[in-house]
Amino acid sequence: MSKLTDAFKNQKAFIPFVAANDPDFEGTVNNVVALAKGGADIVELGIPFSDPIADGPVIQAADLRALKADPDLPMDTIFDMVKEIRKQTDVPLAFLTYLNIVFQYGYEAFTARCEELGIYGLVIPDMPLEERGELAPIAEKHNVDLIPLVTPISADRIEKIAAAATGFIYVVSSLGVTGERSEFANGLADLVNRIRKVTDVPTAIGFGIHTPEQATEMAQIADGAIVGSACVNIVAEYGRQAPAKLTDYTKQMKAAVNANPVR
Ligand SMILES: O=P(O)(O)OC[C@@H](O)[C@@H](O)c1c[nH]c2ccccc12
Repeated sequence: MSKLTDAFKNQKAFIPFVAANDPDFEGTVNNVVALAKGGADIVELGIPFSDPIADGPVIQAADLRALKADPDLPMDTIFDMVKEIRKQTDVPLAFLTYLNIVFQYGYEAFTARCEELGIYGLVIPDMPLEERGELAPIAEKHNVDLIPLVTPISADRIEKIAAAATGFIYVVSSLGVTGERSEFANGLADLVNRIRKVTDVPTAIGFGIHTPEQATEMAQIADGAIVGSACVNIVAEYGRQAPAKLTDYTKQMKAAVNANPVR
């Protein structure tokens, strides 16, 4: 079974996100290891990209810091970071990346490297369902799940997207860009229920979640919660001291996704 699907077994999953090379090579390794130490079930590692979609200001700033530190930032350097991470933890990893990065490296070479390093999934926000066709069989051969994003406006295509999914399904909490929020779209529970009618693949909600209360609420609706901007803010604010803070925050959020809601 998929290692990513496995991470949801008998519990709700907490999935933090940080950007690779923010603040630098060693900082990335330390931050990911710190998230794992706090109990992250999967860590989503963002590949900085000059032309991202859906990134809010916090994630954009992280990408800028990462690319300022290393303007070329070759994909092989990021794979090397993962190699270092793997000396310290076997936490399941997924990349948040863009189709052109994978295409440039070569679908076969990229997914083979992922398999070798324990990158079990790819979230590719600019890959439409129609274009999965070429990458999907290659990724599958290397046991790399292509994690689809379902948004409140993909409603009419949900069954199709969900039926093709492996690993988990990324449910976008609300329209717009990434970043902390206080309100989520109506109808998230209906969205998740429609997914559950066609697949057993777990769902995780992301976009806007930052407090433990929100994590508890979202994990009541879906099978897990994804948190990016709040983690990236910790990295930006605490620099070298970020790892300890990330571990604490992850412990808190991991407990929150598995807590019973207070009403
Ligand atoms: O930052 P937030 O609101 O916690 O949301 C997670 C998000 O940042 C992360 O999954 C992500 C980073 N870049 C993206 C681009 C598209 C979709 C999702 C993402």
